[in-house]
Amino acid sequence: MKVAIIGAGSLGQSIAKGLLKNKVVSSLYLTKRNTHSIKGFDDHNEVILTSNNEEAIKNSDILIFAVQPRHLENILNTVKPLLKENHVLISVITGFSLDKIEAIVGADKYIIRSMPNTAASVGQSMTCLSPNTKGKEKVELAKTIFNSLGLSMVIPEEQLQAATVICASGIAFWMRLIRATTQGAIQLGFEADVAHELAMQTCFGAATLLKESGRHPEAEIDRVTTPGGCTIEGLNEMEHQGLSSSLITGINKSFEKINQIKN
Ligand SMILES: NC(=O)C1=CN([C@@H]2O[C@H](COP(=O)(O)OP(=O)(O)OC[C@H]3O[C@@H](n4cnc5c(N)ncnc54)[C@H](O)[C@@H]3O)[C@@H](O)[C@H]2O)C=CC1
Ligand SMILES: O=C(O)[C@@H]1CCC=N1
Repeated sequence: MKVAIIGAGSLGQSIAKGLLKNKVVSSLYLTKRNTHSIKGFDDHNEVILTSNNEEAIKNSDILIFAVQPRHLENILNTVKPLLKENHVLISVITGFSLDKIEAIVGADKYIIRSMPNTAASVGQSMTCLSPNTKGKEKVELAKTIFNSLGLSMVIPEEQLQAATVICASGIAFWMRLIRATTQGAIQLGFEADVAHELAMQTCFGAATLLKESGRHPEAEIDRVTTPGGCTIEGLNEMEHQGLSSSLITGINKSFEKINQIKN
């Protein structure tokens, strides 16, 4: 696969790391206005760093656009004359609709909107994909790419904003939960690095339990909750303080905000 990542910033670099780790690309162009900060990537033989988007597009089949939303329209207009029939355009850009992309490059192009998260860099992204009508023919190819970076799921475009909150912003939400658990552990007397390790591995174990057992979270909660014991004491206090409610409210606020952001 000959891939170009147009705009190798935070997310673009996460995707690049995952693709390189899994050796799924024969060539990987990474573009950025100033490539100095991504110099380390050219240790890989298959990587070409450039600030020339045209060069990257001419030499690649799969184009992953990962710039900030305000830059996409201009870039698409500039590179449009270079787009060939077989190019697959993947946009990871928040809120930039398939209609809008089609209006610039044409509905006859393979276009897939994708919402990965930064865990792509460690092969654990949850990526949601929505193709345009033509792009449906290439959705399996997109799944191959994003399954190499974690898990992928095809969803209707109308749900992509919600998926952004749950999966992309979700990384930040889970980080804060892990951090808060760490702070609790420090208060109980653990050194900060030990507390962090305990919190991380317990979080990883909880998610793995659900994935491998297929059981409901409440079933797993019941398994650790001794009647009259310390788990239910802590859990009930967390709920009195609004744990579930604050998460749900936060997710809804995040969703309101994403729907207000205009590109
Ligand atoms: N950070 C995240 O977890 C997620 C971000 N997104 C979306 O991905 C997109 C990128 O986000 P980030 O990586 O966080 O942004 P970023 O600002 O870190 O990266 C964008 C990169 O594009 C480069 N760039 C700007 N103009 C360019 C041009 N003309 N040609 C080539 N490169 C150019 C910039 O130098 C920058 O390195 C955004 O649209 C965001 O909404 C989506 C999901 C998750
Ligand atoms: O915070 C944001 O608006 C973007 C979209 C999802 C992750 N980062």
